[in-house]
Amino acid sequence: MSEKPHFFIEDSLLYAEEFFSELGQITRFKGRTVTSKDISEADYLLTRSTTKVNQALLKDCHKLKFVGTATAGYNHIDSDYLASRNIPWSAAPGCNADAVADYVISTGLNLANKYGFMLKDKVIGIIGVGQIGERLVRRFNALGCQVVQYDPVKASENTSFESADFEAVLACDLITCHVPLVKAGAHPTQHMFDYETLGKLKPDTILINACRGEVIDNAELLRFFENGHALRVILDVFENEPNIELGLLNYLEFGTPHIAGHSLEGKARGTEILYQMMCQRLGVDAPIKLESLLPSLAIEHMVLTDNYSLSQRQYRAIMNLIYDIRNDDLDFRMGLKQAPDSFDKLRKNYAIRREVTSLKVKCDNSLLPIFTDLGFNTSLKTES
Ligand SMILES: NC(=O)C1=CN([C@@H]2O[C@H](COP(=O)(O)OP(=O)(O)OC[C@H]3O[C@@H](n4cnc5c(N)ncnc54)[C@H](O)[C@@H]3O)[C@@H](O)[C@H]2O)C=CC1
Ligand SMILES: O=C(O)C(=O)[C@H](O)COP(=O)(O)O
Repeated sequence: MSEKPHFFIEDSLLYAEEFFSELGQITRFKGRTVTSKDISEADYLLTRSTTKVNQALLKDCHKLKFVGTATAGYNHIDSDYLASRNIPWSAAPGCNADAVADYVISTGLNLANKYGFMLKDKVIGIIGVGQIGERLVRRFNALGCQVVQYDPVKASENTSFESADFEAVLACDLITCHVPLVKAGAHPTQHMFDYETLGKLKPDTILINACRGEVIDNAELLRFFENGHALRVILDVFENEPNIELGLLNYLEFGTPHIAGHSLEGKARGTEILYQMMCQRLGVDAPIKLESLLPSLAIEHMVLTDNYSLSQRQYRAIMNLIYDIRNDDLDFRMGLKQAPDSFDKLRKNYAIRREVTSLKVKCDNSLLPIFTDLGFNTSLKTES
């Protein structure tokens, strides 16, 4: 029998032992501090976003056959270097898209409550209409919002998709960014929001960045605030993580330590996607299913009466049962106050959080489409 492969797996990959121990030997490593020597015996390298996968890390890995990252983003992977060594790699597309959508919706609902507006009266601008952006289009449309979609890359690849102009997005009331970090080419995203672009936004525009810190020039944003401009900014991601510009915190509506995608389901799905890829590569079945590993929710299901009608207030109450961004904002501010260098620690010790995808909602035919579009795990009341 051939020797079992050796998996080197970043310590933050959830359920790695459960998924991979049958497939081979596992060695765990720390993403921020790992060296090439530490992983020189790797057949397969599985990471999350804190491991920088580049020549410096891989120079001593002579047996490496595949690199996988259990994340949606992949700007921590030097794909040119991997191509030069013919090492295939993959991210885990869509693994945490619902978690990020929950984050954005929680933001919208809680700010609507704080400032006294109805989301349905607001125009929503979505920058990047991929896995996360598409879910948000569905969710905001289900709430009756007008949605402006900006994604020229998708428009160039898919003739049935039409992208709005960037200027049209800048005129929206709530703008949320879901693009990869792209530094060059026809549609770069690095510093998409610089001082000049920030200046085009209406006062009190809600601007959310839950993709990559570099999409908003953080120094320019701070200068913009210091010059007295009023914007309602929510940052989950920052330039130079984990050494972020702490001065920004004074001006943010909500700040969080890069946890928008950190639901239990989102992290576990990332590992599951890599597991399925590995099983395929190794030519074996993939019998382990995520559902068998996830614990049940504290509130497992809701049954809606036939005359139920969803108001914004009720939706916020339901959402806040599952995820309330205000708690994460508070923990972030308190954590950084106690220890200004605790960005990574706050991420590592992040409380277990669940997604709306796990909340089972039983309702009648009329409510089913709206609750489905809002991301819940729906079924008809007559079904068991
Ligand atoms: N804060 C967090 O915890 C998380 C952050 N992310 C970040 O969010 C990004 C998006 O995630 P997904 O939706 O899953 O990825 P995706 O790849 O499914 O979608 C990205 C979309 O952005 C579009 N795009 C690329 N360049 C663009 C540009 N210049 N202007 C407008 N659109 C552009 C692409 O065409 C694509 O449709 C990831 O690349 C990652 O960096 C993802 C998950 C969690
Ligand atoms: O999926 C992505 O892309 C993300 O940004 C992840 O949520 C980041 O999580 P870590 O890998 O940094 O734990």
